[in-house]
Amino acid sequence: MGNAVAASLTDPDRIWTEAALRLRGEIGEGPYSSYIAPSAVRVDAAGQLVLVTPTAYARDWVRRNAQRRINELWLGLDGLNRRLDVRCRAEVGQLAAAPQSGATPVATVQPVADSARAVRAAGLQPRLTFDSFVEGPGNAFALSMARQAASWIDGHFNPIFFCGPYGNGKTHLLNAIAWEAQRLRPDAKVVYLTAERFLSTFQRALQDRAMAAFKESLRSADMLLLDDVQFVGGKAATQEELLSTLTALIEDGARIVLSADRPPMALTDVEPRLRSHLASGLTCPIEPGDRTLKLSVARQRLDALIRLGVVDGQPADPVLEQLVDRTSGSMRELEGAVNTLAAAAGARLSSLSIDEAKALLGATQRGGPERRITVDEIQKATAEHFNLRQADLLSERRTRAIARPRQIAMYLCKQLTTRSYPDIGRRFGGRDHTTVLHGVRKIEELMPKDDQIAKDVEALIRKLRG
Ligand SMILES: Nc1ncnc2c1ncn2[C@@H]1O[C@H](COP(=O)(O)OP(=O)(O)OP(=O)(O)O)[C@@H](O)[C@H]1O
Repeated sequence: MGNAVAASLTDPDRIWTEAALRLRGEIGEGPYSSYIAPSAVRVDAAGQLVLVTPTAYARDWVRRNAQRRINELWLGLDGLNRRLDVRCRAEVGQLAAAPQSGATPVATVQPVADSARAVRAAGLQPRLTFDSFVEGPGNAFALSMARQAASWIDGHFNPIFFCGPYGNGKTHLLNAIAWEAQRLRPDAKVVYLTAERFLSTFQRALQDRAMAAFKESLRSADMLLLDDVQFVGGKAATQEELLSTLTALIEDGARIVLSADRPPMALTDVEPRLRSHLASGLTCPIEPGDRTLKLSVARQRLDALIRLGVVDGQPADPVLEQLVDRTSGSMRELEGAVNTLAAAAGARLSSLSIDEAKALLGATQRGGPERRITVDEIQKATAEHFNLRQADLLSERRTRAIARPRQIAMYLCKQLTTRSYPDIGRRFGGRDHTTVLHGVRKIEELMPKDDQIAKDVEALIRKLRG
């Protein structure tokens, strides 16, 4: 482990990344992903560094079980010997991201005093930039539209809506747009927030009678980026507020960028007027990464860890390939596996054999990676949902009562697994990949128009994800 490198660190974000990685190896995957991974280092109004946990429960857990060790790790790494407090999100409200040493990507990531600026910087992660986003066939269109949005050029679509299954780069792209847009126009007010934060801030503002300030903080934005819009589903007052915010901003010529786990018209819990507003610009799908993209993302993550001195170099190709092949789920799970291996192998990573890597991952992944949803499960669940037999979905029969559920099942396979079109075709009675493509497109086209299909798809996704 490169302690000499590590000891000279001054950027709180990097120190935390490294401390958290080491902690992960020590406390195990379960506590790490519940309490450590969702926590972040922020700076409060007095300039004090604070580890902000998502909940009071997580704060208490960290204080009881990990604070001493965190302090040890922190002090071992922080070249400036700063103290790190632990508080929960509710105690600190919205704090700015911790200031970086060296060059700061945008003006807003500085210690902040005024609340409007705090709103802007809250939640943005310095590492999520265009530079660190790896392009692949499934995200190339989204990436090019994201670059356009960030460039402020006139005449682009408004709003731009990024959609795709969880963990495949939506938040990354929204962060990248925010950083770049702010870099290009430092005076512009670029506001990034998640829909959950929108919801909770809105609800707090209602209680506090701080509504006017909240509205003002959003409505004076030149660019508003709202992540994970699906979370406003079912909340009528919040949706009403969001609709009027978006309308006001668009009328003022502000840019709107949104993301959700599905296309706008498939957000069936969202009130139709808001839904059609969300869909009125451009929708950019992001597809799950293929193997090549996953390998590049893994290599890139390792490069970052090499720069931090956490590992000594890249592992051999076959080691990384087997890690990618063994890790199901999204890029998020992949990054988790890379971090786990890096923390466990440390300075031995570059000389690790496949078997050693397997053993290290096996031991540290005892909590179990995310369950992989299989084509078979999708077929069974879909058949059951529509009162059919699985064999009907694989058969040649083309009656509507069978063909539509078959197309839904194909669509779900594309959404919930990383299988290619030809692969899915093979598993549906040896159909050609163009038939699968047609089926998937058909469902995408029908979902916005046909509430019943959207509901069926949603119910099946919920059931399959458990
Ligand atoms: N193309 C990519 N290049 C580099 N990193 C990526 C890419 N796609 C995803 N990642 C990384 O994978 C992780 C998960 O991505 P992200 O948080 O952006 O997913 P998401 O689609 O917003 O998920 P959710 O729907 O749960 O919010 C992040 O750490 C992100 O940096």
